[in-house]
Amino acid sequence: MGKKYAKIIINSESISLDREFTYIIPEKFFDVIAIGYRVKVPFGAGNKKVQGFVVGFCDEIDFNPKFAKEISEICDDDPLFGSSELELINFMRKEYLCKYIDAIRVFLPTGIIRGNSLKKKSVVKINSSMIEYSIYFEKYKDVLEQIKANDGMYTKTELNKILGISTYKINKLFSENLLIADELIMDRANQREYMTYERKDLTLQQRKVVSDIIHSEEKIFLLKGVTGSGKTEVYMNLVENMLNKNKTSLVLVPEISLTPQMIERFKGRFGKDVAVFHSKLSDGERFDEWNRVKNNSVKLIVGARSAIFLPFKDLGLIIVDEEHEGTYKSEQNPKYSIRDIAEFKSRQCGCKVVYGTATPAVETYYRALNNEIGLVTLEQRVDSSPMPNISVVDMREELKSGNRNIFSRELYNALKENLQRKEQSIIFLNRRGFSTFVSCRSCGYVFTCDSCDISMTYHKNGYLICHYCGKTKPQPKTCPKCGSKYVKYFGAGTEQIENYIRNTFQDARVLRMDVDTTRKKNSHEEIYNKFKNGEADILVGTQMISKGLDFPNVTLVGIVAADITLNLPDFRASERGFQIITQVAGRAGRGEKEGRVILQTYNPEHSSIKFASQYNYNDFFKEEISLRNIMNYPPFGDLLLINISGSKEGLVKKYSLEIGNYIQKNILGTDDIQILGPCACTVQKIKDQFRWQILIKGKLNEFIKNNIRIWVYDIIKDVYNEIRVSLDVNPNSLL
Ligand SMILES: Nc1ncnc2c1ncn2[C@@H]1O[C@H](COP(=O)(O)OP(=O)(O)OP(=O)(O)O)[C@@H](O)[C@H]1O
Ligand SMILES: [Zn+2]
Repeated sequence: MGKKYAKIIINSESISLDREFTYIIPEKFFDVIAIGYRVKVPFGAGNKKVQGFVVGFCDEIDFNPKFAKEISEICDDDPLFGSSELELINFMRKEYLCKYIDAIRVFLPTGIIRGNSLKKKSVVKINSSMIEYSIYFEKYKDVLEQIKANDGMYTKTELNKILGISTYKINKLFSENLLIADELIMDRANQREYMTYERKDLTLQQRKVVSDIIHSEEKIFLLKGVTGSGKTEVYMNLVENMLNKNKTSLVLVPEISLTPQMIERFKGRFGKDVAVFHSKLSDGERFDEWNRVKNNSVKLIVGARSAIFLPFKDLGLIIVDEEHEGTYKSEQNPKYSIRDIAEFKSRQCGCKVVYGTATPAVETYYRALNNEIGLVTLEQRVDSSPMPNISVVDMREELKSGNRNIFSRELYNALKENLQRKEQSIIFLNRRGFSTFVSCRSCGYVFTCDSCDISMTYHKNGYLICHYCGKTKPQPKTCPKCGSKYVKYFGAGTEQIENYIRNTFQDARVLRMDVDTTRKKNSHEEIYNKFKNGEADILVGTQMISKGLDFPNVTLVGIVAADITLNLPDFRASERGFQIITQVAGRAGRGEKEGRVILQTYNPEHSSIKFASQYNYNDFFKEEISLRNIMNYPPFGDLLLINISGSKEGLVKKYSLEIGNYIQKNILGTDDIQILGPCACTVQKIKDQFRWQILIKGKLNEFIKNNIRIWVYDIIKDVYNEIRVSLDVNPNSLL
């Protein structure tokens, strides 16, 4: 006799349904049912059929069996996840305080709930067993040979259209049993061809790194390699090693559309057998890639964050490229961090994990120094070519000597020289649009978004745009507060830089890459290809151009205002600043010719700028880690950010205070935990939602975290429609 009852998680957003429900397994499902099946069950008083997922079994129930209901239907041929995924689901629930269903959903190919399925076509095949016996063989020989040459490739219609065979003949041959139909599964995902990416002979350093990773007992590694040190080639060798052992590799990149080079290289080396997985795929394409992985028909997957939840078979290696990037932390439930998940998988299946970067996250490097994870390094660029020299320009001095331009004289001259030498330049500014804010010079009024607590940015098309919600307002002629005509635009954005360059260097061919120029599906790649093919001299852009680009002819990088990231009220601001400067600077001098970097700042003494301009990660790290220690920030203390939001400001405040007080009272006695707030967030309003926060800092074990979650949801249970609460463990940003 099979199991009696199944434990089901209902596919619903509601927090009150976030628990297991027990259902009777009808006899007809005894042999089939397993963990991870999607089922339909009658639910509630009306017995409405709802979807759910099987997460366990039991032989007894703790309520009157009279009230037990039966599972009505099993939805798919196969389960959507297995018991090892279930372990990870439970890990995420505890670690990130998310709902059961949130953790389940990451494993489902989007679209399956909406009824997506494999795309198949019915193709025509020769029935070879019949041919010799048929009297029609001679008569239709020509046609049969034509079809045989394309056996199983075309549908009836295609045979007619492409090969010009009449429908009458095809049907005749079917009726004589000389032709038969077969189903062909189509792969909707990218079918494009890529240029071959040649193998390189590894340098000594690279060879050592590869061999250390393969032969060590250690499972988790930090590969710290300066920009241009050839980390990609190391990844490829590790992947090859796995392919030889018939094991699967996953290569994660921060954001797939921003890293065309990575896909180009992997496709160019390993061909069609690379699956690419990211959020821009259509539901159908995703479903196909999900299936290719599930059927073990691809052994190499390049993807963004969410690819880690694909149904791998025999996973041997996970590479996390640019591991320091913020995109590796999910901002939606479950708010997971890729490192936790990768390492969980490594414990589960023994796969190796490699974190590659020139600028490790402070937490990761700390773990490497404490021997919690292995450390391998590439200290030099390929061919030992020098790192580009970084010259720091103090913009205050520039202003004093009468230069009011966006570019310092040094950057201006360097750009001019580079244009004359026909070498390429990259100009980086971490801010899009034309001006960052618009304000009245008479009364100081700043134009802000009505829905968000944020100043609006002027764009050259004559509109002010809110970069949070996208709302626009026509360019103001007068100040709405005092009526003055003196409305002024402050702070440059990428659009203004582009404009400035076009006016100053009239022959220069300029491209701009930022959110505004890359809205269309392939626009990233188009800009990237144009610059790569030398169709432009200067590429202006935001952080989109800061990572992964490898163009040998780029010899100058200009960083227009290094301070933007540094001044954010966030404990990671210095780290981010250091990383971004190092990454952008690393785009210069990657070919034969030496590169140089000009970094403009109003704050040259800032440690991020000082150390980044000397390529001194170690001293930067020392300073940062001691600050983190004093302040009890990660990796020393954990953070739990509780964000409370809603459209009624008073209500948001009231419940924030209530939650804050309750936690304060109940956590008393655990003195290594600190509660900051409640207070309004730095950005107080987004899309008409008022925002408050409470930050809890310290040693947060599973027990405390879970208690906090229970308290919070209990306090807001009566206002659940009006107040939204988000819990984020070790959040990326505190804004
Ligand atoms: N062994 C090698 N021999 C010759 N060229 C190599 C070798 N390894 C890598 N290269 C080349 O060196 C360049 C830099 O390599 P790659 O782009 O992998 O650097 P990276 O370490 O990923 O840098 P970044 O962190 O800046 O992205 C590439 O053009 C690559 O083709
Ligand atoms: Zn807005």
